[in-house]
Amino acid sequence: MAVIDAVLDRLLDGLLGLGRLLSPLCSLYVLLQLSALVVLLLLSLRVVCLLWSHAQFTRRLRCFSKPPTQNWLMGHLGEMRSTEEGLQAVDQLVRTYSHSCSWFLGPFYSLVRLFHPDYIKPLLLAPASITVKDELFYGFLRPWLGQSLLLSNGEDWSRRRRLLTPAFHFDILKNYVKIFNHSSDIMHSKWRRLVAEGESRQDMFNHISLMTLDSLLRCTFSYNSNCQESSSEYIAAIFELSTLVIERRGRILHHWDYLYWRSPEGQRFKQACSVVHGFTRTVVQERRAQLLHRGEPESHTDTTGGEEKKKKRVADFIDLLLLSKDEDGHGLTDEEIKAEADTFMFGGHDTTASGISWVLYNLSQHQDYQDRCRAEVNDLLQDRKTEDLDWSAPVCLSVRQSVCLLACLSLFLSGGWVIPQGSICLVSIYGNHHNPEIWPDPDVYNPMRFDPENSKDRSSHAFIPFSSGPRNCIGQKFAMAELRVVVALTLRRFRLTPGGVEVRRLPQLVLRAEGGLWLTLETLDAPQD
Ligand code: HEM
Repeated sequence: MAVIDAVLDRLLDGLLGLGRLLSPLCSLYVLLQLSALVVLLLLSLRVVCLLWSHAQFTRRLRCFSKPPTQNWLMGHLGEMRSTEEGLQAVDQLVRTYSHSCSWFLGPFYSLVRLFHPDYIKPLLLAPASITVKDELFYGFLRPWLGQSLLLSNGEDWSRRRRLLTPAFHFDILKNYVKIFNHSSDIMHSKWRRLVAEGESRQDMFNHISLMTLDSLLRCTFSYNSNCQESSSEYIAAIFELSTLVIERRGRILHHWDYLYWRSPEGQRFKQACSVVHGFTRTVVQERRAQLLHRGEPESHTDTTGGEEKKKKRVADFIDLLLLSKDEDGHGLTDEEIKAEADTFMFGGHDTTASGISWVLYNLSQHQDYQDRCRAEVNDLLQDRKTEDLDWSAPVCLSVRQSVCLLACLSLFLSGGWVIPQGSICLVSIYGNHHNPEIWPDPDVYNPMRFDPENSKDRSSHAFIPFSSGPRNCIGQKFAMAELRVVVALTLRRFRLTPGGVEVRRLPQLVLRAEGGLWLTLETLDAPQD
């Protein structure tokens, strides 16, 4: 022992001697080592905490079935594909699990996927303060749409919703039906010309997206862009933004803002945003100035009784938002109105275009239903002087794929199942609409499923293309009115047959078709009434 002590003493002496020699350098070195150690410790602690909370969370999600994963680390990452095969995989998932399942994206990120109305209903009907929009799903839209109705939460959302709701009242929407007729007329004139030139095979998505943008621009800004006939910088920017948002979702490295804003795609996004924002800001500011100058915007054109009584500009969404006031008499700022108008343009054109395109596609596949619908439309328009449809005049769609919400409190489902607080819930609208437990033979096109007689035993949440509950689609009535006008006028004027191209569905923010949705058009003579 004495020998060991002596050796240690010598060693220490030596080290201290060396330490004295190198003391300034050494203390820096020790400091660096210590800091590295602390960082390492903190990191390890963070990883342990993450693992612990993940383990807790996973345990609480155990009541939801977990589909098999390829490996424990990646979980189900990469298995949600935006392709026809991806949709078929959802069909399989719904057939196997029927209500819901858990879904793991890598080791730390999990979701609850819901496919059944009994599970979806409590979530969508929960107060908006309990379920908030998930940032991962919606965050990429923020630089474009700002803090608008679609992306806000809590008190901010409920104030906006109260201020915006009157703008979607039936009495207001009635005035837009003329615009829907007009935009359809422009599209149909173009189709007639194309058919006469021998180009009867057309991509419905392309034409109908332009038409819905055209009508939305008129309803929102009273702006006649002529976009159905010639290209416009604003329209090109809207299309660019819609595509870039989808691309970003699919590229994991681009989820990181730092990399995205330095990438060519991020630069294109910025450029398109500045075009869209510039346009909206100018309209809002000009209209605000007009309002201050001339007072309230002109009242609506009264079309009751079929005849126009006043030839005045129809109040558009911007007018209505400029005039809206909350209970304290406060209105929306220019920036807030800009955000809402951009959101209408985003939320209103692709969705409605997708709905109309798929209705026409299904009717082209089922000539018997197409003939029946056409006969109904012709009956309705019989004795009218004009072909235009009005509000009193006048189908199945699932154009949005999903709604993604974050549970701020635990939510109790039937059968004692609990969605734990903090869970991200993906309400699969597609899965719900293809659930064989609710819809026998879900792939068979049968519009008679919606006959009131056949619907009476079905859950109120079996069909929710516009979502439901406090955060349902504010534009539902607007969209349905436009859809009815466009489909009815199209069937009256054209026969649609399949375009001879295999259709592969492309699930993006809305349901599309790879390479477009091609149909063959045949111009019909006006029916002899
Ligand atoms: C067929 C056409 C449409 C479909 C299928 C549709 C579907 C939906 C769905 C499923 C939601 C809920 C989204 C979520 O919770 O994340 C939603 C919300 C919304 N939609 Fe639509 N939509 C359509 C047309 C429109 C139109 C025409 C407008 C406006 C002019 C519009 C504006 C909005 C807005 C602002 C929200 C957010 C509402 C809120 O959070 O309070 N939508 N829509």
